[in-house]
Amino acid sequence: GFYGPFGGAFIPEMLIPNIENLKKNYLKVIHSETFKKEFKSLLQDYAGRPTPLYYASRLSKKYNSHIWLKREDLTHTGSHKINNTIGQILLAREMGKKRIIAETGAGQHGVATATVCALAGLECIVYMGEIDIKRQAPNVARMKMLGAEVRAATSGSRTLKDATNEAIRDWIAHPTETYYLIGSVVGPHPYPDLVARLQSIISEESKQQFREKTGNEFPDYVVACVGGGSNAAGSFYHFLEHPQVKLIGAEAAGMGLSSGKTAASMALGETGIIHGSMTYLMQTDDGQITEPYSISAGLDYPGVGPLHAWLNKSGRAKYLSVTDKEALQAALLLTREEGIIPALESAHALAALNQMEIKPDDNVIITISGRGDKDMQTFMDQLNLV
Ligand SMILES: CC/C=C(/N=C/c1c(COP(=O)(O)O)cnc(C)c1O)C(=O)O
Repeated sequence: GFYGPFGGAFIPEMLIPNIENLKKNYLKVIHSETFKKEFKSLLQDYAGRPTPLYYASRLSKKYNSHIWLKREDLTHTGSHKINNTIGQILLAREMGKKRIIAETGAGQHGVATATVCALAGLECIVYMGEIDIKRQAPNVARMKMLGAEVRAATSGSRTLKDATNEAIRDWIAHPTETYYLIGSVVGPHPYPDLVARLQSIISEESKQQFREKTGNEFPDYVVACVGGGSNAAGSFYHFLEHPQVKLIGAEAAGMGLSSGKTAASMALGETGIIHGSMTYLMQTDDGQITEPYSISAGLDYPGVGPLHAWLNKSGRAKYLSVTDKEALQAALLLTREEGIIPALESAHALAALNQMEIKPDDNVIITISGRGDKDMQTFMDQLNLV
């Protein structure tokens, strides 16, 4: 479970039986014919896959290159999170679990978890930072309507990191009947690998769609935003072995790298352990986790998945950092040029275009990881849209 020096499972003793059990089961289950059949049919008939690979012609003119948008915003519940929760709910059911817990920041993972719990008739408890409960209120309402119990995390920065802490504490307290449905490529092995495999459907589709639509073998760039890193892991996955495809991750610089209010774990982080995984994270001199900040709840996390720590260190992928303002401007640009309102998280990937030297005939695939409905209050406030 290692990506170079990163990854592993650095967990408290009390979690070892759960993690061992998951490690023993996950590959057997996700490689079984019954799982693959059910996973594929739910992705298609329930989540609405394949998602379009849309040629953004007005945006392409603006950037004088070829911009393709992978539309994860068009899945059921409105983000890539549903790919992961469908896979993990099938795994949880296979493992005989009745009680599902999850963490959420933007609320997209929380909604996607509550959705598959309703589908499977399982109990659902979602931990969410108090700050995020306020700034992603529409998603809290959706979780409750879907029958989930939303529990506020009131420690620390009261955002994603703290919700994750609370979920892990719950899991330690209720080990046998509970399945922890993690929302990104973070946490102890096997979670980063499991979630990357489930999200790899994104590039399984985009690789084929790109070839069909252009006759070219590969795009020049694949760009995705990075919170924990799951939509990026899925977007990169089937291109990892092809170095002619440049991989760009966009993380949240918040108010700026030197502002002290940022979530740019790659740019500012150092090697350390967070939520059971050896990776990069923003930390104080004595190794305490630095409180992160981002306008976008889904990127407001001080760490990053170990896969990305490795891709960064090995040079296989490049990570750019995008400020709140740059993301807001990119969201408005996409909305005005293509009539698509992206999630604030996805807007960071779009803004990365301004930091890339793309050539006129370059093909760039950008993952729109989610839709902007949940962010409308922030857009109204920040973009003075009366
Ligand atoms: C698991 C915690 C992250 C959440 N969301 C993260 C997120 C992200 C960042 O998460 P990753 O793809 O895992 O880096 C990107 N796009 C959208 C629309 C998101 O909602 C959530 O709770 O909804």
